[in-house]
Order: sequence, then structure tokens, then C-alpha cells
Amino acid sequence: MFEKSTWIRLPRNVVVGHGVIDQTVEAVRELHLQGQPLIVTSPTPREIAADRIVEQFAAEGVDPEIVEVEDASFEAIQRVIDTAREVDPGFLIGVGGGKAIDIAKMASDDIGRGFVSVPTAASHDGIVSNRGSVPDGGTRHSVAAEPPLAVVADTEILANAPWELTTAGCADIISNYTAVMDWRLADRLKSVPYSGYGAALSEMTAEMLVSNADSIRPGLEESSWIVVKALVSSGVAMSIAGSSRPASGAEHLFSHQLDRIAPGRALHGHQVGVGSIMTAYLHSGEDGIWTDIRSALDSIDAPTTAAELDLEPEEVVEALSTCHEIRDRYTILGDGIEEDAARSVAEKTGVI
Ligand SMILES: NC(=O)C1=CN([C@@H]2O[C@H](COP(=O)(O)OP(=O)(O)OC[C@H]3O[C@@H](n4cnc5c(N)ncnc54)[C@H](O)[C@@H]3O)[C@@H](O)[C@H]2O)C=CC1
Ligand SMILES: O=C(CO)COP(=O)(O)O
Ligand SMILES: [Zn+2]
Repeated sequence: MFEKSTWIRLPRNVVVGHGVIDQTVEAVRELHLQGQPLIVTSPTPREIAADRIVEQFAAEGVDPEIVEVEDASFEAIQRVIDTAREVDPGFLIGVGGGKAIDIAKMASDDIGRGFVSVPTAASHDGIVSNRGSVPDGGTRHSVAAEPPLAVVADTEILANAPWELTTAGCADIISNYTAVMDWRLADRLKSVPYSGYGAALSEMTAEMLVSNADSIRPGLEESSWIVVKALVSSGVAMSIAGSSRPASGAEHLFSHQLDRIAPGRALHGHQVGVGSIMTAYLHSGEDGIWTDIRSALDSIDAPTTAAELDLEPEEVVEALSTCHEIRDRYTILGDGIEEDAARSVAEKTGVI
């Protein structure tokens, strides 16, 4: 008997374009969300976008509550949950980079309220996904979270964000190539749940981004349009899969380990991009696709070396040889690679 079942939870309104921040209230009303919004943001995105959203609600006689967060930690999520318990909001709005959006979507899940995603940077593919990513001591959790009911992505704001945030988003997408390779490997060797649709969408998203690389340039609003659509599409792949597998393999383990070894040194997307060069080498050898991944990163100004990530060579070696311990996710790293092997792959790919 056929007994499989799945819930694929996707946003209903994806509003993308120039100046659409001013349509946030409309996007919310169209969903019939009622009550006071609780806005989760961080200092710069507050000035750029959250305060504008507050003004829009104020014009309608609604007074949103705001919480500022900095790190994606369980403490920060708890702080938002505590505030939510006090003010009993009708829904939450995450305004900012990947961390603010992750915290908002996880807190929404906990308190059982709807969530609206307002990215101010095209820096990560968590804009739409139903996962949150939280470091916790020596490990990293991919937590089930409330996917957004609506996404409001203003390309004017995204285009005015520092250029490296956009190249980080591109690199997060390019890393889908190796994430899917790892997923297929884990399916073959460990029978992990695998979705052909999730994998195909993830790979196609990376393909389309790379084929549009010539149009991704600083100061061009069209670049933000291309990148944010890819980020949405990659998030949908995660929602189809019901896991971050389509967009997170060994290159993400490497980045998560760097967040512990060298915190705050480089952006998430830039770290996973460099990780992807090395894990592509491990998958396919000297003549494999690692050179294509490196060229793709290079073509959109994303880092390809340890120095560009502000890392010492030995930090790369340590992260690559220990990151399999971060979480129980089978990848090309298996049960870990030797330090000498890690140094060799980093040298051969020109990362160090
Ligand atoms: N849940 C998921 O599926 C995913 C989650 N992530 C998570 O997202 C995080 C990475 O996201 P990032 O956005 O790279 O980091 P982030 O959220 O720390 O943002 C980077 C910095 O850019 C600032 N910023 C945002 N918009 C700005 C603007 N318009 N102008 C100036 N500064 C601006 C932020 O305030 C922050 O200081 C990681 O924690 C990662 O694990 C990443 C991908 C997928
Ligand atoms: O960053 C992500 C996808 O790009 C999320 O991945 P994790 O599940 O590894 O946190
Ligand atoms: Zn990522």
C-alpha cells in the first residue's frame, strides 16, 4: 500500500521589485493577518526598512512592536518569544539579513503566529525556506521553522546594500551544486530521504544564476532581481525537500565550523562558496567541476581563497578536517578527512 505523505509549505505572496517595501501593509492585509505586528530586525536594517514599515502601519492606526537582534542564537530566539508572549502579536515580520529572518521564523513557529519575510540583503537563501540555522556549542542545528506567508523583497534596498552581501547570496546559490552532490551520495550510501524535484530545482537555480553572471554587477538593480529570485527558488527547493539538504552539504559544514573557529571573519555565503570549491574537488578530482565553481565565484566577485576570507591557511585546514563533527549529515567528508588530505585539497584548489 502507498503510505507516503508530505506537506510542502510555501509563501502565498512573493512581492519583488523596486520600492515594494511600501507595499508591506498591503501584502499583509491580503493575507487577512490581523493584530499588532512584532518586527524582528537588527540595527542597520531597522534604519533602512523596519522604520519605514512601522510608519506604514502607523498610518493605518497600528503600532508595531520592535525587537532588535544581532546573533542567530537560542538566547535571541527566546528573547523574541518572551516579547511575543508579552505583546501577543498577530504575526511576526523579520526584517534584515539571514540571522534576523531566521530568528523571526523560528520564534513564529514557537508561538504559532504567521511570519512575513522582508530581506534587506540578497545574502542568503533562508529568505523563503522553512528552516532556521542555529549554532549551539560544538554543533549546528537546522531547525524546522515557520515558512513565510509573504516575502517582500525590495530590489532598490537590496541593490543599495553593500555589494559583498549580494556576492555572498550568489555564492550561497553556487554552493547548491556540491550540496546536491552530497545529497545524492548520502541517498546512495545511507538511504537518506531524497527528493528528485528538490535536487533538480536547486541545481537549476544555480545553473540560471551562473548563466546570468554577466548581468550581476554592483549598482545594477537588475542584479538584485536575478539574485533574489534565485534565493527564493533555492528556499522553495528546501521546502520541497523538507530539509536544507538541497542547499547545504559539506561546504556548509565547513562554513559552520569556521563560524566557531574564526567567528565574524567572513560572510556565510562567501565561506560556503570557498568550501564548495574544495568539496567539488573531493567529489570529482583534479579535472572535475571545482574549476567551474571557482570560475563562477570569481565571475561574480566572490572570494575563492583563504586570504580573501581573512583566514589563515591552518584555519582552513582545521575547519575542513573537523567539520564533519558539526552535525549528523553524511557528505563527501564521510567520517572525516585527515589534516594532510585537507591541506592537500586546499593547496591543489588554490584556496591556500
Ligand atoms: N534558514 C536558512 O535556510 C538559511 C539560513 N542562513 C543563515 O543566515 C545567516 C547568514 O545571513 P547573512 O545575511 O549573511 O548574515 P547577517 O544576517 O549577519 O547579515 C550580515 C550583516 O549585514 C547587515 N545588513 C543587512 N542588510 C543590510 C543593508 N541593506 N545594508 C547594510 N547592512 C545590511 C546585517 O545587519 C548584518 O550586520 C547565517 O546565520 C546562516 O546560517 C543562510 C542561508 C539559509
Ligand atoms: O545555509 C543554509 C542553506 O543555504 C542552511 O543550511 P544549514 O541547514 O546548514 O544551516
Ligand atoms: Zn547557506
